Amino acid sequence: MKVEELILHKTPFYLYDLEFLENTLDTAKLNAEKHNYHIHYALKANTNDRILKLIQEKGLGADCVSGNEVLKALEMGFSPTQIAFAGVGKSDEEILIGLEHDIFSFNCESIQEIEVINEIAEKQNKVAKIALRLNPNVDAKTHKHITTGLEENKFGINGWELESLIEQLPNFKNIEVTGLHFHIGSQITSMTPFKNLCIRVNEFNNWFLERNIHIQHLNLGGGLGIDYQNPEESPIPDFELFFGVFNQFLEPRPHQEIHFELGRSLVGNCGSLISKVLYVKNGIKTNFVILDAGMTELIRPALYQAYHHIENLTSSSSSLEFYDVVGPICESSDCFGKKIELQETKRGDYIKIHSTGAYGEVMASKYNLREQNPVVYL
Ligand SMILES: Cc1ncc(COP(=O)(O)O)c(C=O)c1O
Ligand SMILES: N[C@@H](CCCC[NH3+])C(=O)O
Repeated sequence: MKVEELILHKTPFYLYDLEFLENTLDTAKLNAEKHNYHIHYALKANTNDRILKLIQEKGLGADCVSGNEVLKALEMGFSPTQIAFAGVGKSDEEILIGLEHDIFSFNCESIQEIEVINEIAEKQNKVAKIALRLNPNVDAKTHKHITTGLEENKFGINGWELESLIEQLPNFKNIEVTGLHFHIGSQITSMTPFKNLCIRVNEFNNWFLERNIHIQHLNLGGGLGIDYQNPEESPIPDFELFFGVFNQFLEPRPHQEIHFELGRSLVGNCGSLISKVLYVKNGIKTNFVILDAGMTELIRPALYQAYHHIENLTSSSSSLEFYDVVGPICESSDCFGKKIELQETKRGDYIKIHSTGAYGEVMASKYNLREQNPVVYL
């Protein structure tokens, strides 16, 4: 879409490039299929209907973290046999939803949760298929707020709890353990944490096999990062390298299926946030570009000090200036970036904030009674 067409739309809006998404999905699928790997899309990254529909049509499974996400996946046509349901705090109502639809797997994060699922399944006369989410204590080397696989994190069952869990398993008549599940964190750009994860998974897998517990699938989670710095140079993550690491270091048994739950790497770079400059305000040390989009449309910079590439789409100036790019919300942390180099910017210019396809629109809030923003598709 040309800039002249873009500026016909009311700002701020989320812009999705569905053709680019399709290319990304094809690349991911092609490289996963080389090794017979299955991909579940992590709905939490983006639940836009057209995005979900495209992903479902490509034959990916769904990874959900709430009853509503399970219902959404079903509504969009994902088969229950392709739906995994994770999360540390599943409510009884949410567990019922999963049971009613006979989903592929509840990814269980504690023995307490397994007890409750067993109880509810018994009342429903069902056997729930579960994967044990194990905390591998592997450092994902990412932002501390999106690290999930360390013992200090709330996620998963720790290695030292396993012996007692296994002893109790025979009491749970309405549970069938079908898989082991791992997820060490998000926006991981080095392959070393994934290699370390494989080593831990092999140890856990052997541990279960030695005890004659038959594990049908290993779910390695998601976490592959995208290039936020240069979204236009390397928009599609290196799926070949990523799956290659697992192919090289993971030692599954021949019958074991390998699953992944990718979110950001699939949808992150298909979206951007388009906003208009309301004011350019001169400060003592810095000049502020004040946008009509704020942390209510994209919270990642405020929440994780995340970097998103910012571009002025309409300035024709040849001079470059440094600005703090901020939003209109009553919070000092409502800032998209400090000392951002942009073409000289004025009121009315259109600004593109790149790579907002994952954890952008889904994390929007109504704070300050902000309106819900429209979506435009390329
Ligand atoms: C259990 C689980 N699976 C999958 C994902 C998707 O992660 P990502 O978007 O980093 O691929 C997450 C989010 O971090 C998660 O918590
Ligand atoms: N919302 C986070 C990722 C969370 C991943 C879910 N465990 C982000 O924007 O980076």
